[in-house]
Parts: sequence; structure tokens; C-alpha cells
Amino acid sequence: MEEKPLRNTEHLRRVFEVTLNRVLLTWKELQTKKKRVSGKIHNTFKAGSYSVPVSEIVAVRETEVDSRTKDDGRWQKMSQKPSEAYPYAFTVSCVERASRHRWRCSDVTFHCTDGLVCQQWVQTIREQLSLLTCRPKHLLVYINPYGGKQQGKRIYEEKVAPLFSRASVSTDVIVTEHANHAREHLKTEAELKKYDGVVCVGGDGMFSEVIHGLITRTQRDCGVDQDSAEERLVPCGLRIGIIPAGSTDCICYATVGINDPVTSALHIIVGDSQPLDVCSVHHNNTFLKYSVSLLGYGFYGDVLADSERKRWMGPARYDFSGVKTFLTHNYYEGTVSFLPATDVLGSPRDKTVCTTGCYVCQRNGQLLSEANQDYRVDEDASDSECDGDWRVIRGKFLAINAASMSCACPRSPKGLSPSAHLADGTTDLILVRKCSRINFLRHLLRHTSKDDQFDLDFVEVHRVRKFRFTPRHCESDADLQLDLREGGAGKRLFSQICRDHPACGCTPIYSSWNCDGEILPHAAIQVGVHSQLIQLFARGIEEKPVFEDAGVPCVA
Ligand SMILES: CCCCCCCCCCCCC/C=C/[C@@H](O)[C@H](COP(=O)(O)O)NC(=O)CCCCC
Ligand SMILES: Nc1ncnc2c1ncn2[C@@H]1O[C@H](COP(=O)(O)OP(=O)(O)O)[C@@H](O)[C@H]1O
Ligand SMILES: [Ca+2]
Repeated sequence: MEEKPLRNTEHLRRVFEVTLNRVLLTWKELQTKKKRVSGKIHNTFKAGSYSVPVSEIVAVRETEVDSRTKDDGRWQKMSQKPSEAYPYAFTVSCVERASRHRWRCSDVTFHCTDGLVCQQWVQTIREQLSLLTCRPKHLLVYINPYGGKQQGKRIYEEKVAPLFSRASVSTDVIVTEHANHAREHLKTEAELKKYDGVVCVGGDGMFSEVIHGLITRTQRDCGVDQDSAEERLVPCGLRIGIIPAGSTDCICYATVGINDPVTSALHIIVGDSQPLDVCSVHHNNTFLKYSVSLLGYGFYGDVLADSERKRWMGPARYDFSGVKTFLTHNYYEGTVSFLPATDVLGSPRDKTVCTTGCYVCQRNGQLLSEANQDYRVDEDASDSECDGDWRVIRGKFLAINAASMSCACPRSPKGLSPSAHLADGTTDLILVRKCSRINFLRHLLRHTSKDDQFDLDFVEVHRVRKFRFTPRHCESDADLQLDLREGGAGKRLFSQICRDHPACGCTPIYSSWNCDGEILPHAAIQVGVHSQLIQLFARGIEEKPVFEDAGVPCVA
């Protein structure tokens, strides 16, 4: 569609030619300005051409024309009122990129002389928007009113709901009444066919509830037994959106680039899709949990366990428990076995970062489905240093972390594994061996600086498809006999008792797993990555936000 001339209110004294095709809405300035250079008058073009991708238009509406106009923050009368010269107007709301991956909804108003033309513009833009089938129309929203600083409800009502309604996205909203409310509702009751997606308002724990409900429901509907670690899981049909209102918001931060509710709402509205790997966690052929970000034993498990008792502190509980756990300096013995991902592009220390449209994720996803590989956990893998493709490492560990994504968050903007990929079918297994407090502090501090946290001789990192961990005390009878002879059993039993009595100061022999911020009390687990099992309303982190802080959405 082509029309001219139209005016937009950002530049009220300027006339633009506005064009619309399937991809772009563009407005080009028609007016020239006279400039005097060494006594001669020259015509010069000022500013020029502006455009916004149709895919980033949130909504369009006819606008009531006011006889006043705003200039530099003050209302002024113009010599000729726009309402007289251009009595009709429509407003396009679109995505505007601000700093640090933040998106905002910005309005551009176009004035014209003819009412019919104005209506035609609105109708045509609406038609274009209706062709964008990736956009959700009806969403199921769960709000955790107790997540983070307990602002979930307010954040949704004040920042998100108005945007959804402007974009004509309808919603069914459930404010959860107890933990696991969302999970159970999704598993059993929710009429999923009605919706184009599920949105959670909360932190990583709330997201975890939603994926558990959705994945479990999908597997049950498809007759897949979740208890079998070898089963190929069926991908979920519904996309998931996260409105960050939690304490760490790592999943949101690592998939969008920022934990900002308006940005996430806009990614949902424009219908972005980002596939995500999911780890399944089993113990002896019993399904325990799914994880998409961090599975952490030792340090992060202990931080979480301690912090859960201090929920009343809000997000600051992690800082308190972080310092306390650091000072406690517990290490844990056991065996880590893993299946390295040898046939993939990328490695944990290659300094690449997973970004929008990531080639590594696309290629590895493709390779996996072509090869239709089935990496089965070899239950007979012995304690040898290398067993088939599996590698086995025994030792004393301060932390065992599996990062299936970077785990970037406000505390560590580059994350636990800065080069981990969202959808490459692997997880980065980070082993931090027992070391001095000062060395461990060096390692931790490097999460917050440019220095490489893996470049330390007590830290190693492997990109893997599967792994398992067996704590030392349940390794084998032979170990138990040896331990008994060494007088270890008493200490061990004592430690087991003292786990529940931290005041006595004994060193516990077990940690627990931090599974996306939820405590997993089992120490012995086996983990497998399911490539691209779920889809988020996100697009990964945009490499170079185009024209940051521009006054208009996109300057051509
Ligand atoms: C002395 C300086 C220490 C600096 C250490 C910085 C390292 C931070 C890495 C944090 C990785 C966080 C991974 C994400 C975990 C979340 O899933 C989990 C739950 O989030 P939520 O549901 O939103 O509450 N958060 C945590 O486990 C907190 C870990 C904090 C560790 C200090
Ligand atoms: N209404 C509720 N009351 C209490 N706990 C809830 C409720 N809804 C969800 N939860 C639980 O709250 C926990 C933390 O939620 P989350 O949204 O991740 O906040 P945070 O980031 O502060 O941990 C999750 O384990 C979730 O299951
Ligand atoms: Ca991954």
C-alpha cells in the first residue's frame, strides 16, 4: 500500500511518504530544508527514512486528533492546527529497542487528510498482522504471587496485561494458591487445546512448574514412560512465556538478555520462538525432575538448601546463603561419569555466545535428528578411566554443575558457562575440585569479570550428552568395606545424622542438587539431554541491538 503525504506526530511539521509491504512499514521524508552555505542557498535532506518490520508491530488503531500538539514536553498551539490540516490519524504501536536488550512499546502517529484513507491504512495493517500466524491469540497465564519480591501480580496487572490487551491477546489468568498448583493444573485439568501458549509470571521455580506440567502431560498423552531414562521424549506443542518476577530469573535473562517484564511481554506478543534443551534427571529408573538451566551439586545445591529456609529475605537470601556456603567450604566425594558430545559444533571454552538464530544450535539440532542418535546410558560402565565413549572421573568436588544454557543472570551477566547453547542438545558439565578457599573465591569472582572461570587447574568443563553422579558412600560394597577398615563409617554415619543438625559443625557427606532453583534431595542421579524439547516465546539474545536508544523504532 502506498499513500502520500502523511504526517507523523514525532515530526509534526514534516511530511512523509508512507509505504507498506508484507515486511516493512516505511515512512520517508518528502520535505527539504534550505541551508545557506557561503552565501548560497542549498537544498538539504534532513533525517530521511524510517521503517519498522511488520513482524514488530504490536497493534494499530485509529487515533482521535487533538487540536493541540506536544512539542518538547510542552503542549503548544500550532499556527495551523493539525486537526484542521490533517483531521484523521492512526497510531502504530511497535517494538522499540532500548539499551541492554530491553524492548519498549513505542507509538508512531500518522495524520492524513482523508478519513477513508485513514481507515484503509488501519485495516490493511491489521490484515498484515493477521497473516502472522506465529502470534498467540489466547494464552493461559499462571502468576506466582509469592515469587521474588512478591510483585508478580502487580507486575502482570500494570505492565503486561495492558500490552496483551492492546495487542488483542486474550488470557485466562490463574493466580496460584500454593506450590505445585500450576504444575498439577497443567498436568490434569487445563484445557490445553484452547490455548496458543502458557505464560508464567515468577522465577525459575515457577517456570520449572510449568515445564513439568506440560512435559508430563505431553508424555502421558503420547504413551511415553517418563520413568525410563532411555525414552525419547515427545516435544511439547505449546510455547511457554516467562514474565520475570522471581529472584534470579536466569532462564529469562539467558534467553532474552534481560529480566524485564515489558520486554518479555513483547517477545510473547510478536510470537517469537526459541527452542530449548531439557535435561531429564533419573534415579534408578525413576523419573525425578527436568532441568533447563542449572543442575548444581555441592556449592549451588547447598546455597539453595540454606536459602530456602530464608525465603522471608526475598532475593537477598541467595547472597546471604552464598557467603555462608562459601565460608563453610564443604566438598563432596563421588564419581562423575559422562558421555562427551564429540560430534557437535562448539566447545565450552570456544568463547562463542549463543545468539538469535544460533548456527551451532541449528546445525547440532539438524545433525541429531539426521543421525537419530540414541545415546543409551550404559548401566554397566565401570570405574575405569574410560569406558567405551563414557569418561569417568572420581574425586572430591566443591561443585558439580551442569549448565544447559549460559545461566547468565544479574549476578553474573556472562553466566556459569558463557558459551553454553540453548538448543544444541548438550549440557556443559563443570567440575570444581577441592581447593583452597581463596582459589574457590578466585573461581567464583571470575563469573563476574571478563576472566575465564575455567582457566584454573582445579576446574574442568566438558560438553556432554549424558552424565551421572554417584556419591562415594553408595558407590559399592567394596568401597564400604575399605571405608570401614579406614574407620570412615563412624564419621560417615555421624555426618548423615548431622546433616539435619548443622549446629554441631560436622561436615556432611551429601549435598543436594539445585535443579533450576528447586531442591532435589537425591544425590545419585543420571541425566540425559533432550534436544529442543520445548519452545519459548523468545528469540535468544540479539547480537547487536539495532540502533539502540533510537527515537524511532528503526532508522533505515
Ligand atoms: C563472591 C562472589 C560470588 C559471585 C558468584 C556469582 C555466580 C553466580 C552464578 C549464578 C548462577 C545462577 C543459576 C541459576 C539458578 C536459578 O535457577 C536459581 C533459582 O532461581 P529463582 O527461582 O529465580 O530464585 N537460583 C539460584 O540457585 C541462586 C544461586 C545464587 C548463587 C550465589
Ligand atoms: N501460591 C504459591 N504459594 C507458595 N509457593 C508457590 C506458589 N506458587 C508457586 N509457588 C512456588 O514458589 C517457588 C518459588 O517460585 P519462583 O517463582 O521461582 O520465585 P523465586 O524466584 O523467588 O524462587 C516455586 O517452588 C513454586 O513452586
Ligand atoms: Ca544446551
